[in-house]
Amino acid sequence: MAKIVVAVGGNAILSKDASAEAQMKAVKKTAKELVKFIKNGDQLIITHGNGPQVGNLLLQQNAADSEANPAMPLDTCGAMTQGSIGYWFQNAMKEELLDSGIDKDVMAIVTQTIVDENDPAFENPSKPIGPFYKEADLPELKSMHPDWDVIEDSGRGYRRVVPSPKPLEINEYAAIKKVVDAGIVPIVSGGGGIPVVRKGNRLIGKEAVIDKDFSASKIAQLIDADKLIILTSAGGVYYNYGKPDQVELKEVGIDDIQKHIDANEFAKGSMMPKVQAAVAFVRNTGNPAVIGDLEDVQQIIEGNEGTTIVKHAVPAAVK
Ligand SMILES: Nc1ncnc2c1ncn2[C@@H]1O[C@H](COP(=O)(O)OP(=O)(O)O)[C@@H](O)[C@H]1O
Ligand SMILES: NC(=O)OP(=O)(O)O
Repeated sequence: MAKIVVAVGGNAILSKDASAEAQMKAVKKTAKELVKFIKNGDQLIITHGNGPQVGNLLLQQNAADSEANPAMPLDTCGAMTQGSIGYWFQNAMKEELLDSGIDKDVMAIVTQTIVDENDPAFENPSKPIGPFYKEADLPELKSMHPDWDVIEDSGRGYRRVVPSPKPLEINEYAAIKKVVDAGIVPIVSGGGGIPVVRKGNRLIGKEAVIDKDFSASKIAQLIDADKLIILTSAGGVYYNYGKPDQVELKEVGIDDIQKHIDANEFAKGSMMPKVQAAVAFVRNTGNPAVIGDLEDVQQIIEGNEGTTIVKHAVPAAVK
């Protein structure tokens, strides 16, 4: 039985329709895929993104902001999306397991991620959240939200970016380990975990959104996972992505892909954190990581889809 941490992107849950109904439907579709790992005999630890959802929630908060009903800060919005997406996953996974005749408990765990309050990321917002905007919308956006930082996101439009410090520790990891050992399927570190700094016995929330790929890598290392799988809306990792000579990788060694990371070839805020998180997991554990499409789970289980990142050198690191 392999212990597998699977990370699902927020953009894979919310595409065009941001209604709860549409996102629940997407989560249900994802759950159908994820249950395939359990049917395969694997032990699953699920984590998910929240970029689109937390950005939308923040917009709702700000739209309703008043003295009597103040907008919640970003760390609390992160916790709220852990709750909502965790609720959707918990029910969808349980339902799929029952439909498959598998009696297993599923449990979403509110997870806090310890960060360094001096992390330079607090001064350099890089994490895209919320909806995509068109270039033509930018002047109006600037006048409505003069304090926002906005970037172009992988050719898909423009998005607000917020600070994204690196995870140092997963506060609840020892409890998560017990839950995994008890055979329960946990949903952990949603949205990368709620960013907090430690002050003695207190944890204090910070206004940021942690990249779930980095916290997935961290939790996978802490619980001795055999594999880290990052599921997104791309078939795999491409070199020269979006260019005429783009090439999708089937299997690649960490030293090869590290050269492309060092040359800043991957898009910041989308593919870069995924490959960095995968490489960190592989480097520190010797176990493989896979980046692949949410719709290809069966083929990923069979080793026929996605990009597998391994510790050893791979002679021809292309498909
Ligand atoms: N080198 C690359 N290889 C594959 N996809 C890439 C690459 N660079 C950018 N992308 C884009 O990154 C997207 C995945 O990132 P994103 O949507 O931010 O992830 P998430 O699913 O975690 O929300 C892909 O759908 C693709 O559009
Ligand atoms: N928090 C986070 O990494 O979210 P996405 O996967 O939606 O970007």
